[in-house]
Amino acid sequence: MSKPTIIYTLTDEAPFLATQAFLPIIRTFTAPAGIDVTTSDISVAARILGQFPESLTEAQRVPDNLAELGKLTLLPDTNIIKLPNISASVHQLISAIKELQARGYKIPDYPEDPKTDEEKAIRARYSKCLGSAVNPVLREGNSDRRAPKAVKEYARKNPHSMGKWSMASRTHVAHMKHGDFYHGEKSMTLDKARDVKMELVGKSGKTTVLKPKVSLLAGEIIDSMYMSKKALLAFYEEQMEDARETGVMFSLHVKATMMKVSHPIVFGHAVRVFYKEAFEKHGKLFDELGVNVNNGMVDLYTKIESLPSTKKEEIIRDLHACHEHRPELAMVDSAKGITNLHAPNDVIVDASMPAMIRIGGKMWGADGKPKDTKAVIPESTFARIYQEIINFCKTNGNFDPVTMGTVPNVGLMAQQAEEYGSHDKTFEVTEDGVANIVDLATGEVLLSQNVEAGDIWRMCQVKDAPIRDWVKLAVTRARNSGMPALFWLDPYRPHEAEMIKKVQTYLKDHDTQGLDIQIMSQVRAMRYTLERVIRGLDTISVTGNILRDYLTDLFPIMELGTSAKMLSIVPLMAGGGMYETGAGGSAPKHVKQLVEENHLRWDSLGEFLALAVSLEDLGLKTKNAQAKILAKTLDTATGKLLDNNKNPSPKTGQLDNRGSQFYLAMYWAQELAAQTDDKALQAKFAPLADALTRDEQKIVDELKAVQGQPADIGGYYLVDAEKCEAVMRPSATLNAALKSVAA
Ligand SMILES: NC(=O)C1=CN([C@@H]2O[C@H](COP(=O)(O)OP(=O)(O)OC[C@H]3O[C@@H](n4cnc5c(N)ncnc54)[C@H](OP(=O)(O)O)[C@@H]3O)[C@@H](O)[C@H]2O)C=CC1
Ligand SMILES: O=C(O)CCC(=O)C(=O)O
Ligand SMILES: [Mg+2]
Repeated sequence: MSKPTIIYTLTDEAPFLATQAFLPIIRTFTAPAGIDVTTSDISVAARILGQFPESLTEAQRVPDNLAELGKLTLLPDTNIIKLPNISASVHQLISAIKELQARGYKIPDYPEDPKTDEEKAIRARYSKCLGSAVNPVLREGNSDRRAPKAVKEYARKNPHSMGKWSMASRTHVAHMKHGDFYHGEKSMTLDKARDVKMELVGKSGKTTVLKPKVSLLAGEIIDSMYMSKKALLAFYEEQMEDARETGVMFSLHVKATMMKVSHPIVFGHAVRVFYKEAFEKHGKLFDELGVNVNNGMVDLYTKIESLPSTKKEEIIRDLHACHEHRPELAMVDSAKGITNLHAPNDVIVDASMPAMIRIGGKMWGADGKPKDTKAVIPESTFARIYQEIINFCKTNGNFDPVTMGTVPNVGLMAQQAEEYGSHDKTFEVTEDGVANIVDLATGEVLLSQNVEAGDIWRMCQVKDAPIRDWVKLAVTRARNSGMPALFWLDPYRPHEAEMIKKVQTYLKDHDTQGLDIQIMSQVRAMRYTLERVIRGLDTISVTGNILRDYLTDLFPIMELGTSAKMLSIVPLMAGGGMYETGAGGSAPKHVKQLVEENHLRWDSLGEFLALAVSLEDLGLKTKNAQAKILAKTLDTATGKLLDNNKNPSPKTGQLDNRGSQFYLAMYWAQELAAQTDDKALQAKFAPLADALTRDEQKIVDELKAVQGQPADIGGYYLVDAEKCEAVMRPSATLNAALKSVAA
């Protein structure tokens, strides 16, 4: 049998930096138990390089690690710790390409407007690195995200700040009432396995095959839905005018990363409506320049750089003039004048709405002041839950982290479930007509929609096996936690009506006696859950893929101040385990602070929690008793870290990520030295415990001494390994102590 192995992913930005300090600690502890910790580089830089082996020298080549890792998720012994990674926008991708080129990697430019076959092929390869390209490949299981008891207790004892909600708040959610995906959705459960195609029968009589073949399994649910361009534009116009008249800010919240085809289009329309007059006047020139505001205003500003300065200034004047009869825009960075319409990935709905709700329903205005906002989430399907929680906060005031209950989530996610797996089946309709999903063998039209040019049409799918697995996971979690489990499913939505039938059937496969399991439509489920939350009662939310994403930021941000402290397990359907770290992203702002002030505020608690469950699973599966002891002692050490408040501080000069990791190592070593179940581990770690305890102050001082001045990590997307190691491991005393264990 091969050596027990944990695969640790190398990703981007703050989590990648934290890994540089944490991996040497992990290996120090796991090596004596015979556990290998290997790495898999799935950063956006590595994924780009992996696409172009022929452009690179032998030494520069990077294997397609993501594809390899994807295959491993299908094996029963796989154990992966997955850190958050960048889901890149076009602009991030272009920056990464430029950085790699400047570092001597001769990869091609990104063809923004591909014409030749060669350019189209390059673009297709780059597209594999765009948006949420990693998570859907690795998520071969459903999602179990929760706040561990120790973390919840820590938050109760050390409540984070919460902004005040007032009845007078004018913040609200605006969503479409018709013409959106929710409105005309059609759904069916497949009676048998079928191969289907997606086609558009145009009014002109021309039939275009948009997707030649999708192989569907028996029992799979498929949906066909579209968003009307006309309705969307009218909605934006109406909402912008309403925000202007009533004097609230306008903010747009989408998920252009995971909805990487539809949401950039939805975003682009908002930009064009907002700056309508400027687009009317300069539209032709913008087309000539290849301006594509689906990538945000940043694209326009970048492309007009090439114009003579008088023309450029005229355009900028005309853009500014548009603001005069439009509402104030919420800002991403008011100091730099970066608005909500600057880039589609700057404001990502799962994190942006909770951040707004946490601070009392405010976003930042151009003057740097918090203000009420109209939060525009065009698609109504899930937007309504946010209005419900806003109503609740207006009525009941802000949540109290000291007393509020907890809301863990069991999320349907496996095998690219539902909307989040739909981007390869999403199309911008080119001509009025009928959009059909057709059985390839029989020619039978399974689902049909009348669409118009510019509409966004998509097909979503969810396989039967993941649904069964999700129901089972919900029952298991309800049983193990003793909490009620609530399926958030809306019987009026065709897709969810199909889901309800399956849930009701598969629940019968399990012993549910004594469990409280209910099915409720989303808005009622939100209300029901919140009524319990403020009474200190816990409720598991069992949801589809989008609500999994939304709720696993929303509730943790209210309860814990951040979703970084969540335990996030993906029991892989093939038997292995993937342990995601936290439920949030890669915190780009944190890199900026490190580079400017050598302080990394990233909290690695998610990594600590993930490592403990990963070790526990490994211990059980490989019958490695030492792995189990490592898991148990790590959990206790993490609890101690929380009790003693050794989390990273956001403020430069105070304990940061590196200091927090040092404390984890010290407590872990102390726990191993104190246990008596395994004498060999005890003997191995007692000297480390002694050394770290003795030198605690010295190490903390060494870690603090480097702060307050810039740090050079040699790159952004591709950091310099040596420079990064020097920055992330600045304590010679700690490094020597860790090294002595291996000696
Ligand atoms: N699993 C994954 O791979 C995920 C990847 N992403 C990707 O991450 C990037 C950034 O996304 P964004 O929506 O800004 O969300 P983030 O979660 O990265 O950032 C939102 C804020 O949350 C706080 N935060 C998040 N994680 C931590 C942590 N470990 N420690 C301390 N604070 C934390 C930070 O607040 P503050 O700065 O105030 O401390 C941060 O600014 C995008 O490229 C996105 O696609 C997003 C979600 C999941
Ligand atoms: O893959 C991504 O882009 C983000 C994933 C995410 O936000 C989540 O799973 O919570
Ligand atoms: Mg999320």
